[in-house]
Amino acid sequence: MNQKIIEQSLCVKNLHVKIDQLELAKGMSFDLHPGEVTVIIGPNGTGKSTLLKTLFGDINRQQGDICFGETSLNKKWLSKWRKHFGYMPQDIHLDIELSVLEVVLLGQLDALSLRLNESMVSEALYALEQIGLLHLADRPVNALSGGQCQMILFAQAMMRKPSILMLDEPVSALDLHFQQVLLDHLDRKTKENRWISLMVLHDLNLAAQYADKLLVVKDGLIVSHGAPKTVLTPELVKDVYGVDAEVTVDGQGIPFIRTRRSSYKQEPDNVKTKLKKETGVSSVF
Ligand SMILES: Nc1ncnc2c1ncn2[C@@H]1O[C@H](COP(=O)(O)OP(=O)(O)OP(=O)(O)O)[C@@H](O)[C@H]1O
Repeated sequence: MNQKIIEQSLCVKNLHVKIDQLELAKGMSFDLHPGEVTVIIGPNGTGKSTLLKTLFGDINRQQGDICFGETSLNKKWLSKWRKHFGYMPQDIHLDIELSVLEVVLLGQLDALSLRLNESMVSEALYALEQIGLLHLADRPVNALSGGQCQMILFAQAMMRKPSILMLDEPVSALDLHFQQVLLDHLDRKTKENRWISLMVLHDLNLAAQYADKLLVVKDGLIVSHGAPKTVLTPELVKDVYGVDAEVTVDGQGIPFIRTRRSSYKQEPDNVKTKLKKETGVSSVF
């Protein structure tokens, strides 16, 4: 008899988050589904990291429900809630005296607290091999470059085999090659394992390429939520970032955003001469 697997979504309803006097979520509601990569985009300081921290239970909400299937986020059962998650926060510095392999193994912390076995080590080594960093296994993490650290933390987050994987600007320190390795890997694993993947990116073209859904946030509100080709329009880019952009769609239906360089106006010579005469200095701007 075929057993039907019941898939659970992450559901956020009427979320309100306030830090000091800043209202970073003003009644946000959205659902995230298994097998989909959702990318959060939005201006600096608008509350993208705060949203991830709130979903993880690091920041308290004022109001609203956060549920994963039948379970809801509740401070009393925080460690149980967090077992569903793999979470890679922004800008983590690995200033600890552990090897790369040990840091990746920490992704299986719950299991490790029982016992470390050979299959866990093999799995961690395999994870490193898959992202092309097996040669770093014995290196101390505090001697790695920023980009290498980012890749190792990604491997660690995946080792948790999470139902929900959250990555905060995971490619900010990565070169073109490793951006592709990480994002391809994330996409494939999300689909194979039916994870709910949620990440913050600033690069709209990477977001357009890798997101099944975009979640656009600004001023504590969800401005738009849907497939990149419906969400990413010149109007949205202007509204959210105040930037003029051309948006074209390629043969695969993936939008491509091209911003225009702001026009640079040089001061006319007579203004420069007048300024020098009056102040004795040349304009440096
Ligand atoms: N613990 C805190 N105490 C005080 N203010 C905070 C705290 N955490 C975040 N903030 C403020 O909340 C706002 C949103 O921060 P957050 O890091 O969530 O934004 P973001 O959208 O992720 O920004 P960026 O794109 O620049 O990384 C910022 O103004 C930040 O200074």
